[in-house]
Amino acid sequence: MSGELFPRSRTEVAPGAVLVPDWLGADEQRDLVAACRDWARHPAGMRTVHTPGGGTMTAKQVCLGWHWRPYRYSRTTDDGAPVKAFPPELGDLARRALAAAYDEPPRPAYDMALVNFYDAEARMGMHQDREERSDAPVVSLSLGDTCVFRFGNTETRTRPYTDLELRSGDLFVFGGPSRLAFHGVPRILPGTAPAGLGLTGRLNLTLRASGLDP
Ligand SMILES: O=C(O)CCC(=O)C(=O)O
Ligand SMILES: [Fe+2]
Repeated sequence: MSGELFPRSRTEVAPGAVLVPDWLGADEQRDLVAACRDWARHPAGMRTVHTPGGGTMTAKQVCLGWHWRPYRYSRTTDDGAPVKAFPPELGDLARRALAAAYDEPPRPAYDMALVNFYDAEARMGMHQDREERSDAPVVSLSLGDTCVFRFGNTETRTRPYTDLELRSGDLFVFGGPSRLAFHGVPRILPGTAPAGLGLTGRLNLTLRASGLDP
């Protein structure tokens, strides 16, 4: 980003957890936002997620490939509609992302994505991504408003953790020893989305290998 005091560069936040700033160009970001708008449409569109304990998640979510409900995956959404297909372009994007983050050959097929939408007040508590049956890295792409992203450790929800900013176009990948690290989104910085993207709020896509039988 212009006007930056120190240019942001690829950073290994923890072993196996890598931030690649500004990985998506403006056109790719716009295309992904347009795709998210399509995926958000009903049936099997964007919804509010309720937790078994009676809680409500503040980020809204739509799933592709496998439908996540706390705390398992299924092929049908909460209202019984089949989950939307995982587009092959997102599989290609995951492979490119892994090549950008790590110097290692591509991993097994990525077959699902979770798309989360955050308005100015939304957040996500510290959690592990542990419903997958694969240890392939989670590939995270951010669009729109910047957020504070908290990346912790594999043992507890609490310190030690690192707070970093995820901005529109940033890639964050966590695998290897960091695959099961607790992480969350303590806050969104409203009004920080790039002008011209046409998005108020923040979208996050995580691309994952479910490890589940098709
Ligand atoms: O929004 C983010 O950056 C994180 C999302 C996340 O942790 C998840 O979908 O499991
Ligand atoms: Fe997560």
